Amino acid sequence: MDYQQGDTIVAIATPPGEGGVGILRFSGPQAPSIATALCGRRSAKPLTPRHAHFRRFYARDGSLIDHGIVLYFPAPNSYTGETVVELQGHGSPLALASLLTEAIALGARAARAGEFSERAFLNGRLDLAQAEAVADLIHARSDAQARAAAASLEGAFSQAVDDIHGQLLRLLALAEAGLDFSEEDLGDAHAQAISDSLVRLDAQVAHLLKQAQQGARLARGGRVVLAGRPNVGKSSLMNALARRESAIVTAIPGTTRDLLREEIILGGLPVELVDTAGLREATDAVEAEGVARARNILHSAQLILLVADASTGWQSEDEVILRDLPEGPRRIIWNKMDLVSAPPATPTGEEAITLSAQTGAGLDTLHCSLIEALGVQGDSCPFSARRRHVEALESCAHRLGIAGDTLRLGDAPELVAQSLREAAAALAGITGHMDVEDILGEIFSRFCIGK
Ligand SMILES: Nc1nc2c(c(=O)[nH]1)N(C=O)[C@@H](CNc1ccc(C(=O)N[C@@H](CCC(=O)O)C(=O)O)cc1)CN2
Ligand SMILES: Nc1nc2c(ncn2[C@@H]2O[C@H](COP(=O)(O)OP(=O)(O)OP(=O)(O)O)[C@@H](O)[C@H]2O)c(=O)[nH]1
Repeated sequence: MDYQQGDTIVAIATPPGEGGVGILRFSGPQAPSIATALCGRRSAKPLTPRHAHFRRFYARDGSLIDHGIVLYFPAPNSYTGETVVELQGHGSPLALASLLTEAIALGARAARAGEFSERAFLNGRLDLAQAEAVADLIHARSDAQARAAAASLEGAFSQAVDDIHGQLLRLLALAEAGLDFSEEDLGDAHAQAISDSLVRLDAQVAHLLKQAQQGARLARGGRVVLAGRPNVGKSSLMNALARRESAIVTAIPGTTRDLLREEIILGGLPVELVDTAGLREATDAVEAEGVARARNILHSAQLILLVADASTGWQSEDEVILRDLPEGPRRIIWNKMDLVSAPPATPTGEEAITLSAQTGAGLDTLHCSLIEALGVQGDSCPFSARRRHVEALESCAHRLGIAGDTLRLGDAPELVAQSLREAAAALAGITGHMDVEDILGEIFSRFCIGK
């Protein structure tokens, strides 16, 4: 099923700014005529599909804008599934802006954000999970994130979903068939077959859910917040952690003055380290705002590191900070262990890690502990996912559970079918593959000819 939207969209496909090459991309039925018009009357030669053509690009007044390569992808063999044409000129923001203006004057419409990928989805070139993976690949901040997103874009996640979806539809057909025959006693063998399939599917969904949770954690990245009183060595610890991760120390711009942020890569997972220097008794309105922000960020942390000074031991200020921490995973970090021979007493019930930010001793242990606490080893994720996908899989698992319970009660076969239908719909939401027609097809394909 292939369709072209009525209008032809255009956008600068390369990032803003100066670069070697800049691309103006069209999608829609008018793409070849508009692009050919931009190439001037003299070279109105037709474009050969999937060939590189050297062309000059002109404004309507005949002035030369740039020259470059033109590519023509006739529908449906293109990224969007529509006719696509690209003008690949120089990476000059001004030349590209002129080309865009001319293209719009010639009848193209400026594309909305994501519209090329949206059209690719509507034309069945990408499913929803793949379209989401395009965005995740573009926004990846670690190699592991990028690799996982590329695998999802290639269909690794979608295939697993579709596979289970297909099995579910076959099971549904079986359950629906049972409804027709409920008078005759097709009975036990039939119920047993459904029950066996359900057990298998349960396990497969549980496995996929686990992988999707990992993939979603990887795609989201982590946030570790450092708390602690002044001078315990929070900045030193930030630097020590950041320096271990070779080039990936980037101060994230736009940071509020009171919070210090750095991004590090831990086991393939991008982790934002936040130093809450402001977590103290507020003396004025500005500091009060700083403390409020620190508290907010603490609430959004996957892990809080309460840094304490081993050379002074546990102080009442440490206790106040600990008491005020929100619920959630946390570790006490005994820093400056190089100054003492044994770790001081840790408050009961707290997990502590000992290290020296200055000498680097103990940082490996912290490293491992962080990866474990964040719950994902990025390099072992087979694909990227999102919270939306995780929720859909959870809903699917829940519906399968209900189907199993209902089956065991044995009194409402139509409710088993209903739960299976809902489980299938939840999966279909992940890929956007609509399930109604599939179910009909699956059911009717099993009918006798002539019925
Ligand atoms: N210049 C350029 N590079 C780009 C893109 C683009 O739009 N332009 N892409 C945009 O994001 C990505 C590539 N996406 C594409 C996806 C499908 C087809 C395509 O022509 N598909 C045909 C043929 C497939 C084949 O030969 O195997 C098809 O599916 O029928 C092209 C680009 C990344 N690189
Ligand atoms: N001996 C020793 N000194 C350390 C260690 N870590 C930090 N220091 C020293 O402790 C002092 C405070 O370190 P910072 O990293 O600035 O501490 P902070 O917690 O960020 O302090 P504020 O920015 O005031 O919140 C500095 O003089 C560091 O050199 C360590 O592991 N061993």
